[in-house]
Amino acid sequence: MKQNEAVLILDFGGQYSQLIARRIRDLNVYCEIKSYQTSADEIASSGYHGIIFSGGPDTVYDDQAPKCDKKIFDLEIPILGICYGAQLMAFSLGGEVDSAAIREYGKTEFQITAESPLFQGIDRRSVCWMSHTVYIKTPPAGFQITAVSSTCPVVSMQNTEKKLYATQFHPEVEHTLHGQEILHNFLYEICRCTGDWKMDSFIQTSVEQMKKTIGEKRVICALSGGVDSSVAAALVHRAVGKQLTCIFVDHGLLRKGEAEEVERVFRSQFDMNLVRVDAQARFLARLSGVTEPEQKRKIIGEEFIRVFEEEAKKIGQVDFLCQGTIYPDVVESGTGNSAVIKSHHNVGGLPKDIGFTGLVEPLRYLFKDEVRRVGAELGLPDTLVWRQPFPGPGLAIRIMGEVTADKLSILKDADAVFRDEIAKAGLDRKINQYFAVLTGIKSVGVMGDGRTYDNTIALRGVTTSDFMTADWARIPYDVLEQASSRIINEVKNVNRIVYDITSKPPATIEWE
Ligand SMILES: Nc1ncnc2c1ncn2[C@@H]1O[C@H](COP(=O)(O)OP(=O)(O)OP(=O)(O)O)[C@@H](O)[C@H]1O
Ligand SMILES: O=c1[nH]c(=O)c2[nH+]cn([C@@H]3O[C@H](COP(=O)(O)O)[C@@H](O)[C@H]3O)c2[nH]1
Ligand SMILES: NC(=O)CC[C@H](N)C(=O)O
Ligand SMILES: [Mg+2]
Repeated sequence: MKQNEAVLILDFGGQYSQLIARRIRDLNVYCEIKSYQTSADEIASSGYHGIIFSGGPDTVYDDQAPKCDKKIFDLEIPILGICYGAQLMAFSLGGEVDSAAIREYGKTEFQITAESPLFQGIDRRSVCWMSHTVYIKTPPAGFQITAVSSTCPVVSMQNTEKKLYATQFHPEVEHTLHGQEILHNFLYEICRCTGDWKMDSFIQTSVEQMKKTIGEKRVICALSGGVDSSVAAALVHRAVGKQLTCIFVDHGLLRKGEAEEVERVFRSQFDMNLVRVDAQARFLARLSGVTEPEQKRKIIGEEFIRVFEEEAKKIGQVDFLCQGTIYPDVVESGTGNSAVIKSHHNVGGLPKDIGFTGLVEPLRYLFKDEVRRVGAELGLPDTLVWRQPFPGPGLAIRIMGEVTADKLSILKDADAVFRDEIAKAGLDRKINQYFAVLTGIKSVGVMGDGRTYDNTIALRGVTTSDFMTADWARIPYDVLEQASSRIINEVKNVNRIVYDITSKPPATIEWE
């Protein structure tokens, strides 16, 4: 018997399966994630209060698509199917599922059309986030449609008698306006949970675990100056103190002035060993001629590791490599059944042969906003805790096509102007990530009465707290105007600026 009430998340390879778990943790209910292959018998014997079917990349009516044990529907345990999970519920119980004429990605308005315990206390018209190409055309017999959108006839359906509920949208993502209330209703109104679980003190547990794992051995921490690795380093430092050395790699793909800034902040704020490695030439050499985004990421991932191995040798016997890997890095790189969206350099981009006995990744199951909370609790300065993220592969994935020194120089200058204007407008905390992209597109312009044929810079700004979904930031026109005119005037070889107005999904935050 479990000590706590528990909910099961059946994973069909969704991008947001861990996010569902995290939302449930936030609602004080214990939960477990298991493969979609888990049998009904195993589920029945585990005493779950409810089951959630995750989303997933597949199409339910394909032969290869993951299916659950059909007996699960007869266990009399409440089920909430989300997106793929909703489609699977409809398909398995005799409903009709088809490819949608109009697909929905990102923000979608929907309307609640019938009473449902799932929507208790929620406005009849609301906003949710969708990410689907398939839709439920007709619900199975015994089901009632409870919400619709202008293009989707079954945004939500239920069979209250059998305690089966489904939403085509994702209640777990932060941009679904009342998502957390919907999950709350499922847990508390439908599954009758009482909320008897609390997350242990994360800091204490992870420090104790690391003490055990690392023992007397030495560890290096890959430190970028970003939030994740700074929090990871602070945690490892708390566990093993001077056995830790931090390695900061200047791979030449950093933003303008970043290497100096990171070193300055780190040396003044932390009492830790820090080595700064100048690896600009070798990264650029390895990236020469490479244009394919995944290949760039893998090369960078591998080169990082080679640098860490070399630096470790200089220190002596080092057994562990610590990285500030967080959950979005893991899921986007493809885990279990989930699709590879992009190989984050520190997960999917890691080479197979690593010259360390083990990886230490204390933040591997946390989301960005949780990492920030841990950072604040550890007493890290606000400027660090709220620093906008910067990807490990750096500007290499913001230059479409081959990375060269010339292109890097253009992008660094343009990006510096944009950051400056955002800061001047006092928006640096309001927009969660903002940067410039060298698009690889050239276009015709006229400057000083002469024809130009030059580079297009795209500006991107997003609002999000967990970086799993994101909306494009409504930056005031005058700020965009100022940034645009300054970039054209101050940065050579740029004659056009565009602003990216896509949300995630369907786009990702970075361009590669
Ligand atoms: N320039 C670098 N030198 C050393 N390690 C790095 C560097 N860039 C990234 N890393 C390693 O890769 C991990 C993942 O990078 P990522 O950018 O996701 O995290 P971060 O830089 O720590 O935080 P943030 O997401 O806020 O930028 C880092 O936590 C760090 O361990
Ligand atoms: O350390 C990293 N290594 C990577 O390879 C990587 N790729 C994306 N990112 C950052 O992750 C967040 C989500 O990005 P995407 O929407 O582009 O996938 C955003 O904050 C991105 O900047 C990375 N961070
Ligand atoms: N997000 C999802 O679960 C997507 C489900 C399915 N693959 C679709 O495209 O409709
Ligand atoms: Mg970073």
